[in-house]
Amino acid sequence: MNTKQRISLTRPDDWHLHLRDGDALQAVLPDTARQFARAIVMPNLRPPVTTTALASAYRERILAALPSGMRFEPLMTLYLTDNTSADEIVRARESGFVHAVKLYPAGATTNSDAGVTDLRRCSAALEAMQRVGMPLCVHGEETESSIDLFDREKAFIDRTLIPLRRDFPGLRVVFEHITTADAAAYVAEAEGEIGATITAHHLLFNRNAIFKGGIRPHYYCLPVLKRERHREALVAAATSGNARFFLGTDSAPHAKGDKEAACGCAGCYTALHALELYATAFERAGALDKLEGFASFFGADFYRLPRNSGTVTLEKVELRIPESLPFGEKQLVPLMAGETLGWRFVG
Ligand SMILES: NC(=O)N[C@@H](CC(=O)O)C(=O)O
Ligand SMILES: [Zn+2]
Ligand SMILES: [Zn+2]
Repeated sequence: MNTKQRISLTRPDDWHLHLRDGDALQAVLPDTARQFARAIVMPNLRPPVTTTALASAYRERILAALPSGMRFEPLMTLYLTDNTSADEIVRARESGFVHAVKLYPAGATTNSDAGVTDLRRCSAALEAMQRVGMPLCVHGEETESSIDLFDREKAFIDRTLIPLRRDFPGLRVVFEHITTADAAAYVAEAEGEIGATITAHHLLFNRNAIFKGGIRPHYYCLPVLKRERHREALVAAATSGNARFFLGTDSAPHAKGDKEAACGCAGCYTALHALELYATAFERAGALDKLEGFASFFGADFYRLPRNSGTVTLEKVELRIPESLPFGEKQLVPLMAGETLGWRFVG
C-alpha cells in the first residue's frame, strides 16, 4: 500500500537563473537540469554577455558542462549596455537562441557595473526590440543612493518602468524577481504585454529572515526581502492563476566565503531544491493546484515557446537540505541549509 501523497506537473522551466561559468557552472548546472527543461540564463558574467557571439559561446560552454544523459535547453539573454546597437538586437533575434535582453541599472546588483547609466542612451536598441518582439527583462530597482534600499523597487516603477512603457508601448517586459505588493499590483493591472517572475525565497520569507538571531547572509539577495505584507501579496499573485506571474528562481550561487564576509554578496542558491521550495509555499497557501500553471505554462506562453511535454513528480516526504555543497574548490550553501522541507522531487 502506498499512502504517500504525490503531485505531478508538466516539466517546468526556470525563467530567471544564474548559471555562472567555469567550475561554478559545472557545479550548479545539474541541479537545474534535474528539475527544469529550460531556463532563461542571466548574462551578468564578468565580462558580461553583451553580444550574440558571446551568448553563443556561453551557450556552448553550458551545453558542454551538462552531464551526459541529461537534457536541458539554455535560453540565452544579452546584457543591455549604453552601447547596444539595433543591429545587435536583430542579430540576437535571428539567432533563435537569444530570448531576451536584460536591463541592469548600473550598480543595482551583482556584476551590474557595466549596466545602463541612462535608458535614454538605449533608445535605438529598445526601438529594435519593440519592432522584432524581443522581450526586455528588468532588474527593477532604482540605484540612487538617497533612495531607501527597501523602496527602490517601487521607485523604479514610478520613475523608470512607467515612462519606459509609455515611450515603448509595444515592448514586451518581464519585471524580474518582484518583491513588493506595489510591483504585483502594477503587473496585474498594467496595459500591454508584461509578465513578472517570482522567486521561491520571496514567497517563503520576509525580511525578518535576514536578522533572525543574528545576521544571516544566506538570506541576503537583491532586491532584498521585504515586509510580511509584501510577501503575502506575492503569494496571492503567484497563486492567483493570473498568467502574468510565473516561476523564476533567481538562483544566484556565490561561494560560502563570499557570502559569509564583511561585505557579503547578494544572492540565494535555490536550484538544488527549487520545486520543493515552491511546492512548500503553494501548499501553505492551499493552492497546490495552481503550481503547474505558474511553474510550467505561463512563462512558456509569455516567451512564445511551446509548453514542455513530460511530467515531474514531487513526493510528500521529508527532505533534509545539506549544510553545503561542493562548488569547484569552494563550498556553496543552499537556502535553508540544515533545515527540512516537506516535499521531495523524485524525477
Ligand atoms: N539576486 C541577487 O541577489 N543576485 C544576482 C543578481 C540579480 O539577480 O540581481 C546575482 O547574480 O548574484
Ligand atoms: Zn536582479
Ligand atoms: Zn537574478
